[in-house]
Amino acid sequence: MSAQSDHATTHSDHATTTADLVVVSNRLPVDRSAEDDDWRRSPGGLVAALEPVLQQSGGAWVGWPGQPGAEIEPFTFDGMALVPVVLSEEDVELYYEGFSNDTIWPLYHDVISPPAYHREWWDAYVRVNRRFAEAAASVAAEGATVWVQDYQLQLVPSLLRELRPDVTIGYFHHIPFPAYGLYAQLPWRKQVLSGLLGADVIGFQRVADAGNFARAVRRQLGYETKAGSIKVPRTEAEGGGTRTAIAKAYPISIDVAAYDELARRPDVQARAKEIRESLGNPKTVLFGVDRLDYTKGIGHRLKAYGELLADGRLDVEDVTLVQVASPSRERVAAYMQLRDEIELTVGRINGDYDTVGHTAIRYLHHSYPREEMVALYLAADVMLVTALRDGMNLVAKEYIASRVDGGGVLILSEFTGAADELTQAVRVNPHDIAGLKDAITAAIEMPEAERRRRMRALRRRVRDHDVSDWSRSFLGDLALRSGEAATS
Ligand SMILES: O=P(O)(O)OC[C@H]1O[C@H](O[C@H]2O[C@H](CO)[C@@H](O)[C@H](O)[C@H]2O)[C@H](O)[C@@H](O)[C@@H]1O
Ligand SMILES: O=c1ccn([C@@H]2O[C@H](COP(=O)(O)OP(=O)(O)O)[C@@H](O)[C@H]2O)c(=O)[nH]1
Repeated sequence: MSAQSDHATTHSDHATTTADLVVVSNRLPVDRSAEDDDWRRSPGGLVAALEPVLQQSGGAWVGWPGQPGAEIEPFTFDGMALVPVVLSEEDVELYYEGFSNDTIWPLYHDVISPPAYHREWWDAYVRVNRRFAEAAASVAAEGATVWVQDYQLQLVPSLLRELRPDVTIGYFHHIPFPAYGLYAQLPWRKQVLSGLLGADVIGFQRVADAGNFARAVRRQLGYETKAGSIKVPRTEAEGGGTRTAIAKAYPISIDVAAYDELARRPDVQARAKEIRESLGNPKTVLFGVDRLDYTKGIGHRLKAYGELLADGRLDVEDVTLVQVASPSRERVAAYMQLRDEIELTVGRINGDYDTVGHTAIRYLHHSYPREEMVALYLAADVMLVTALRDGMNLVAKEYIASRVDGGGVLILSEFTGAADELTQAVRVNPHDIAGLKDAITAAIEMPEAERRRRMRALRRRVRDHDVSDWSRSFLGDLALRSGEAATS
């Protein structure tokens, strides 16, 4: 088993004392299995990105263990001190499913689904953010660095600053920050901006996200912003005057070496071969893997593929689409509806085009461990990332890192953060179904020399900017802020 094990390797009841580096995120990086009650590393981009950072630094991670009402003592897992925060059934419903995933998530993803605004959800968001801030305050050593993650915890930076003015606070926003015209809808727009501005460094995926944030700060709070530096008034308790907060892009990445290593393993390569055989060895395997989320453009992808089969431009004897749709936020109505829509579409396409020996779409509503993901990446001739809006999209980078054979074509939506970096991918606007169909056929027919040239350039880019560069660069800027604050 690799260092990135999916199963608990160490589990003890030792409570954390204090740590010099504290990560705070909605979820802890582990889930408890219903079968054997054991902790396992959970899937998801955030976990994949942060786990190596904490393992290397020996810090603490504050978060929700994923079970409503669970009161769990701090424990260690794979070299990380984990500090669980309790969320009741009601907190999960109002703070997580409600405000985080039915207000902020759709609003920040360009209102692909309409955001719902409920004062009761906001009250729960404030209450739960305070609880996370208190947990972080209790575990942070004197002068520690606290790194808050993502949109579920936008108030934690200012709440933590009130509790612990001695700590340096970073915040990283994993999802897009919307254009001002959309952000302005939020009834609590001033409070959220003030919450974020409690941080010394506020990181975003794209330059455009940092720009949208600075504009919202200027328009809503009237603070001076210049090239990513924001003058934030200090409270009287802080000694008055202003301090500087930095808002800047730090595109997140993946642990490239771990994917490279897995992709070279003979058992993983054998599994890739087995996957292709189990599909009837089609000439072309198309692959999509996403959380079952309306931001991922799964429906647009299926429409384009279904039309290509209907037009006779693709033949089910030659091509199979493998679509992994991993379960996500299953109690939120928009996600339930999406599942029904996607599964109806898949059923129709398969009903129309399957033959006894070949399937049009192999649809899998599961979540797979990393080894299987890499085998799937290796088995896929064309990777489809057609998100309508996505903070980064780590799947795109993982596909590239896994293609140690230099093969494969990446089709990438221009509405992902990854598109800013991965310029040698086949870029698509997923709303343009005709364009998407052309891109799919162009990818299938792409001459080998061009495929290899593009993949070489993509691999160079991903290798040169891996997750350790991301965390080093963010934490480096945070250390600079901490030094400046000490001398100001
Ligand atoms: O915790 P869940 O509600 O089950 O959702 C899983 C995570 O999804 C989101 O991922 C984002 O972060 C990725 C890494 O930076 C990025 O590549 C992707 O584009 C984003 O959508 C979410 O932001 C996390 O907080 C969730 O834990
Ligand atoms: O069955 C699955 C599906 C996805 N993932 C992982 O989940 C993450 C998805 O991250 P991404 O940034 O693409 O999107 P997010 O789900 O965070 O919005 C990637 O690391 C995938 O490898 C996984 O481990 N198993």
